Amino acid sequence: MKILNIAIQGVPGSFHHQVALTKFGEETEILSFNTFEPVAKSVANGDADFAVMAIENSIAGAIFPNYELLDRYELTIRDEYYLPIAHQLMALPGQTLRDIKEVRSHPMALLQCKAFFAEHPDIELKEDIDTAAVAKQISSENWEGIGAIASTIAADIYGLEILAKDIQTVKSNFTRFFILQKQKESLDYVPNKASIKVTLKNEKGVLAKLLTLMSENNLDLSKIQSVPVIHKPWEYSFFIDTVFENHEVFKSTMEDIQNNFGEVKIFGEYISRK
Ligand SMILES: O=C(O)C(=O)C[C@]1(C(=O)O)C=C[C@@H](O)C=C1
Repeated sequence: MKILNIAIQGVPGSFHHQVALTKFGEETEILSFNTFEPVAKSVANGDADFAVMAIENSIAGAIFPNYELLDRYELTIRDEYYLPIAHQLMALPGQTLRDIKEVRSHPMALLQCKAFFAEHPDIELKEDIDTAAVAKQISSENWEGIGAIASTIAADIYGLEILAKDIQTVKSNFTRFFILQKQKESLDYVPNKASIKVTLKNEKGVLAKLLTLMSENNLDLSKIQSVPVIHKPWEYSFFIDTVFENHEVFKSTMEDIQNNFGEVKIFGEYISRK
């Protein structure tokens, strides 16, 4: 059997790595990148069979640039995954919280731990590539005085000690990830959720009409987000997630929207995992 190449942002112990292992198992080739752009590119150019990409977090909100990447690289959403996220503050063994002058982590992780650091104003915060990469560097460079925010798995892999447990602002914290693919293959499942982009005609009341149509056709709106159209200042598209019972009704509603309200792009039809 062909070994799948899975593109992620991050190193072993990162949250993306955990999702990749859970969804695809150990028998895969993980292609690790420092940022999201080459992750999207590697799926688009065929180097990776799939990508795992975080899209939103229950505390910190949407990762806007990733919507733009899926759009620009014409990627298809095949699945979603909700990972519970617990952040641990960690450092070299023997260090105490008082020794820590600086903490580095992924910007989304720092946002999720804002309340903890508001209580520790002397600690300087710095954005870095990903949670586990900092843990790895502290360990390999033997950095004293610097802490990482990462998972318990990262602390184990890189031999760091946890100084403060579960420091995310809300204990129940989730990040939603997309599993992305290049081709729009025919579906071997019946989807009940879709992510779409609608660029509406600039007419009065058109958004209200769109929402009414969706509601009348039993398309439950689970998320709506306006995103700027970059080539047309002050115009916006709407990224919408919708959950439905009848796939045929979903498809005919999309045709209706396309014919009457504006342009529709379907990013993916998949099974809701919430
Ligand atoms: O830094 C990591 O470990 C990641 O996998 C990135 C990431 C993100 O992009 O949001 C994933 C989950 C958490 O929300 C924090 C960081």
